[in-house]
Amino acid sequence: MIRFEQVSKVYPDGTTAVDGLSFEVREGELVTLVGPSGCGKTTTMMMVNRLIEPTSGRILVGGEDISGVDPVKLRRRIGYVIQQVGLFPHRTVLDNTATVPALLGWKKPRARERAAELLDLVGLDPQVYGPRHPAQLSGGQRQRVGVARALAADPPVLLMDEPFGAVDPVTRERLRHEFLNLQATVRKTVLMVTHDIEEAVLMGDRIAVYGQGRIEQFDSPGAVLGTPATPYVAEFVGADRGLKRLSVTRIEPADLEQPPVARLDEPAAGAAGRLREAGANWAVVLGGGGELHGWVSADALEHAGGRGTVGDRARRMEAWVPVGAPLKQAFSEMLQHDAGWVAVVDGSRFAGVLTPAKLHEALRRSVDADAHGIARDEVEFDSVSDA
Ligand SMILES: Nc1ncnc2c1ncn2[C@@H]1O[C@H](COP(=O)(O)OP(=O)(O)OP(=O)(O)O)[C@@H](O)[C@H]1O
Repeated sequence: MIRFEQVSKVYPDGTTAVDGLSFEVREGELVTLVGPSGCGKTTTMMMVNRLIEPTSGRILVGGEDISGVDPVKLRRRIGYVIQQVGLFPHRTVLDNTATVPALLGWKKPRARERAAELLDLVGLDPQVYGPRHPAQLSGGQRQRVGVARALAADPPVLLMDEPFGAVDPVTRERLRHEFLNLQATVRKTVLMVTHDIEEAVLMGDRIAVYGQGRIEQFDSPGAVLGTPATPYVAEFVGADRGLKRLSVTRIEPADLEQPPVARLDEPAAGAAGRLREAGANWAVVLGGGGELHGWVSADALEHAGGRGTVGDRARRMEAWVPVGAPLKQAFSEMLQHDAGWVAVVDGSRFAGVLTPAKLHEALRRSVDADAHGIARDEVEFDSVSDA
């Protein structure tokens, strides 16, 4: 969809910003460009919408050599999100969002309707925020308007230059996840610049790790973390790349442990007997439809003295995550609730629990799977608990 063929850029003062760049972003793919300051990321991106012209080489968008496309027309096909957002201060949020459709000659009501739809999509109620001016928004809300505006004309390609850089870390984390959810629906071809390897790993389907003006490695996040192509990449991703892998390794059903379960409406005495027999200290408590309710300790059931139901003694479950969530989220839930395990749900149904030992095992499997280019459940593995 976006293809670089031997692209170089030498600025008039002789600075070589990029040197012989060749890579491709597939349709619907999100590629992150990551590297230290001054390595040529922004230059790369700005050549795609012809804000900067390459010195040599070709760039194709949708199979078309863009050097022959009128830059203004080209830019209307390419959404552009930048750190400083660049909203017009004297226009309302709704009109800012409708800028590109208006430029494309859409009738005003249709452009505004589309803008309202987009604001809704990025989590801003158009009734509340549409009439406001940019100065009346928080940094995070402005950033969302920037994304809505870039998507308003439904461009196939999106360029994002440090899109979440200007907000606090908590908002940044939320915007990243919101954008990933949005991308799962809109499936744009996205080129995103960041200097933060963690962001690159979290957001990218593939990552281009830049050295000075050149790509040192162009690969999946798992491969960049697992098998860095050069010592430079290894140093750039950092010694804590095992930790970063927590963000990109998703919980699979095979990672889970199946603890004893008890039903909410079951007599406490029966459940207590079962736990005793199994030598278990606790059970997960499920509702009638297999949905997660909470947990109950063997002690609490014993103290019921043979009276009442499991539900009378059960405690609500605070620490839970959905199947498919990153391991990091499970780990963070464990820490936040000071829990020795987290429940994992598949839709509304309980799927199993993740313990620290299982989390470690999933991480080890993911490292081995990437190193050998195989699926995680094909990895032969001796766990500490088997020893
Ligand atoms: N107009 C220009 N004239 C001369 N040199 C330039 C110009 N614009 C950028 N450069 C140089 O080109 C190199 C690449 O710059 P670029 O902005 O692409 O890097 P970057 O990786 O995006 O950096 P950052 O993360 O700091 O934004 C740098 O050495 C920069 O100083």
